Parts: sequence; structure tokens; C-alpha cells
Amino acid sequence: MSEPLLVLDDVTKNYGAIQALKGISFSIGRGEVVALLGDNGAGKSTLVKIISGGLEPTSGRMLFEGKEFLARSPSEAKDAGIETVYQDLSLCTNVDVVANFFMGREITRKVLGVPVLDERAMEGVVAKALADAGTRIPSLRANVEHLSGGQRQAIELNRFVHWGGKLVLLDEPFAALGVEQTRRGLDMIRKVASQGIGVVIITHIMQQAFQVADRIVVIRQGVVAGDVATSQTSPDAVINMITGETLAGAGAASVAR
Ligand SMILES: Nc1ncnc2c1ncn2[C@@H]1O[C@H](COP(=O)(O)OP(=O)(O)OP(=O)(O)O)[C@@H](O)[C@H]1O
Repeated sequence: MSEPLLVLDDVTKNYGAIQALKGISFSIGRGEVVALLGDNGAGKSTLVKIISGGLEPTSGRMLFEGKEFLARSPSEAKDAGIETVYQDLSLCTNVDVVANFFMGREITRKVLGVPVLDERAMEGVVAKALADAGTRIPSLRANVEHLSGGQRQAIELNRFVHWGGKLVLLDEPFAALGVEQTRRGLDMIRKVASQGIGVVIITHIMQQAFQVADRIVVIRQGVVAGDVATSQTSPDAVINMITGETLAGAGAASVAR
């Protein structure tokens, strides 16, 4: 097996007296989609924040591409190729798609010795990136505020891929989206992974996990309660890992399928 993209080794996190993570160990491969499941308060968001530089772990270590890794800020994680796409999207809504795509990385050309934005060149790059990904946007010059949630998410993911992202973390990416947009989003995740990018998706929807993930990792009360290939398990078995019930246990029906 090739070297994993990210390895978590006995990662813990305390918030004062609360032990949110009690020693988490698992890995994510290149091109692998891992669904992170668990009940409310299990520790999923805490874990994702630690990976993406939003929080420092209390103890434990991480290896990214075989090297010791600890991001002290989201921008440090981003520089390493790790980014989170949150529900509250990180695009600037009052500028257009092209400006969002290039934010801080604009192409310039010299006019009479003075650098000016090369809008045509940038538009060409964005048009190609979106076309390659099969993403259709009505106008690249539309302000992002006029785009749907699904289109915004697609732009964020395309931008991440274009700028050399290696591991993307998605925290409930489809919570605000309709059926068709969710289907497109799931397709896009598979496409992103097929380019060798690692994907971690937090979802409460069991069906989404089974549709998109290669592996399911279940967190329960701050520990890994299950780490299984999607093809080797079933929704009922995963529900039991989430709730800690036995196979015939009650309470399983409360988890959305
Ligand atoms: N900033 C904080 N201060 C104190 N406790 C926190 C903080 N953030 C999270 N916790 C606690 O840590 C534990 C794990 O929370 P976390 O948000 O990581 O869980 P989660 O699995 O993402 O839950 P959900 O699905 O509800 O978002 C919970 O007991 C939570 O109350």
C-alpha cells in the first residue's frame, strides 16, 4: 500500500475539563474519500478543525505526506494543501467568480510598464478549470451572491483543485442544498478524489456516506468506534457503531438514513 496522505496518531483534545478527543488514530489515503460519522458532540468538528489548523491538539501527532505536520492556523494548513469547505461558504459574495477564483493570486500584464490585471487571461483559466470539472456557471462575471449554494460550493472545490490542494475537508457540505445539487456535489467529490486528492466529509446522512465514501470512520465520545471499508459494512452496522448499541439495539432508528 502506498504511503497515506494523512496519518492521525493518538490525537487528543481537551476543552478545559472536557475531553473532546480521547486518542484518535486513523489515516486517509491519496484519492480516498473518508466519511466521518458520529452523533452530535462526538468530536467530528473538533477533529476537522485540528487537521485544518483551526485548533491545536492537546497531544498526539499527525503526519502529512510522511512528514510530521501541525498547522497553527488555517492559512498554514492551506499552504500545505489542506483546506476546509464549511457550510458558511468562504467566497466573497460581492465580487465575481473570476475574482474569487484568483483572490490573492491574480494574473497581471504590463501596460506602459504598469502592471494591470489580465482579466482575459484569468477568465480563460477559470473557464477551463470549470469546464474540465463539468461545472456550469451562467456567467463568470456574475457576483457570487447571485449564484446558488451548489454553484458556490463547486467554485470553491474547483478553486481548491486548481491551486494544488491535496486534502479537502467538508463539514456537512450539503446541509443547505436540494436533491439535485447534492447529487452534483457528490459526483464532484468523486471527481476530485479521482485526481488523487484526499477527501474527508462529515455528514449525518448515512445514505450520502454510502454513496460517496470509500471508508467510513465513526467517532463516538471522542474515540474511533469504527473504521471500515464502505463495501464491507452496512448502514445498520454503522448505526450500531454510532450509537454503541448491539446489532439488535434500540435507538438506531433516530439516525437519518
Ligand atoms: N469551544 C468549545 N469549548 C468547550 N467544549 C467544546 C467546544 N467545542 C466543542 N466542545 C465539546 O467537545 C465535544 C465535541 O464537540 P464537536 O463539536 O467536535 O462534536 P461534533 O461531533 O462535531 O458534533 P456535531 O455533530 O453536533 O457538530 C462536545 O462535548 C462539545 O460540547
